[in-house]
Amino acid sequence: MMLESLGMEKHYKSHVEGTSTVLRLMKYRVGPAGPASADSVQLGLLAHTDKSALTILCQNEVQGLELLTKQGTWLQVQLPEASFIVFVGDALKAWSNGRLHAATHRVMLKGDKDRYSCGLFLVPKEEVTIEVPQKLIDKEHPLLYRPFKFSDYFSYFVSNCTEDALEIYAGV
Ligand SMILES: O=C(O)CCC(=O)C(=O)O
Ligand SMILES: [Fe+2]
Repeated sequence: MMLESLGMEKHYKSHVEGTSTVLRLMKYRVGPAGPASADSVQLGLLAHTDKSALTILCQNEVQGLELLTKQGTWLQVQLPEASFIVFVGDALKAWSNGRLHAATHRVMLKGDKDRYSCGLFLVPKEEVTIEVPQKLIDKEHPLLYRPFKFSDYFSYFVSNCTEDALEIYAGV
């Protein structure tokens, strides 16, 4: 309903046609000596936002995903078995003029079991330009991101690896 009133249906085709899907399986291995102690915690994956448009993630029974709240504290996510978690990535955050939040997340490992996760990353194709639709810009929501080619942004991120890459690269 909301999407219709914003005229979003006309963007459906370009989003679908302009997106590639990447499936990635990940294994987080506890070191051969096992955890230093029963409650020691080890970094599995550095804090980041996904660069994709959307990510759909699932995992085995080993928890470890953490989300950075807007207050700056880390929240441990307990994913029920056979569930999925969806992340908005930088590309969709920019396209939505910041209305959708790309949550910073990381993986912390505890215990002695390997953790497996599987992510489906919906990534804008190389040539796609991310541009905020006029309908998402108004007085209360001034333009936050200039139009940019996704592949250029991705290259910028790879060479600079900074946390606030999107704001620095495309913020107005
Ligand atoms: O393994 C996980 O649960 C998270 C993986 C992740 O955040 C990523 O690959 O971008
Ligand atoms: Fe991620």
